[in-house]
Amino acid sequence: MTNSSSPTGSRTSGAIAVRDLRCDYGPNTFRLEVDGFEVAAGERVALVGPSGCGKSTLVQALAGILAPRRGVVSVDGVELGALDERGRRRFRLTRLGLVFQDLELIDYLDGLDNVLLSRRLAPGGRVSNADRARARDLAGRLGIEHLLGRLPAELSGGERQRLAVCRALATEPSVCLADEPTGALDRVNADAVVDLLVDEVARLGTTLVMVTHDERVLDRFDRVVDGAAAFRGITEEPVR
Ligand SMILES: Nc1ncnc2c1ncn2[C@@H]1O[C@H](COP(=O)(O)OP(=O)(O)OP(=O)(O)O)[C@@H](O)[C@H]1O
Repeated sequence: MTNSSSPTGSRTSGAIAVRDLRCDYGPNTFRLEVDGFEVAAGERVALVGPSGCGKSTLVQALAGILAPRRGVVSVDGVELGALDERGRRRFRLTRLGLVFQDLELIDYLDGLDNVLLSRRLAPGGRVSNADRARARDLAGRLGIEHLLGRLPAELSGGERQRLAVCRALATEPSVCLADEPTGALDRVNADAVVDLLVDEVARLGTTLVMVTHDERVLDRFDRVVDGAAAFRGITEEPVR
């Protein structure tokens, strides 16, 4: 399967377009302002910038998890503001591959079931032998295939991070959003993760936005966007 077809059979674009975005975490908190941010279908973008500038906040908005106060967020041809919570959840499960900093692995599922989670939770969610084989193949490429029978609590931080990367790619998503997917990894494993992400998105035509502080990997991307220049992050201290 490539990203040219959605679960409903219509073509999907993989493109990302953000216009006039304003989002925050509540009154007197950090506010992110993005006048425009575009990623072409199949493009690989590294999102860099100083800690706290709003990279993760933007990724949360692109995933439809943080609802904007204002503006348009269109991902894979879908305007997220037009979907209700259920629709956004379905959209995430069927079209997106996500790696968040807090990984969000399910503690009572073993590694294999965590990798297959999006497939299982998606509408009609059946896991095929081909899905299992793909999950094992991805895990093998990150050196964790032998750990798929373990619970997340029985894995190291780096092993859990690699598991989360496998999960993001398991459904062959149209768009992959990866927030510091190599943050807990040594150089060799970090390179393996970037190799896997870049190879898989190239093969599938998947759009990739990856937040990273690792300058060594930037030449693997089509474009590097510096959040400090591309958008404004404003912290409003509460009045005491
Ligand atoms: N849930 C939250 N509630 C309130 N403020 C938050 C929340 N999450 C993040 N922030 C604040 O929003 C700002 C931007 O955070 P964000 O995580 O987007 O930055 P970042 O560029 O990804 O940083 P890093 O490189 O350190 O991961 C920070 O000042 C942070 O403290």
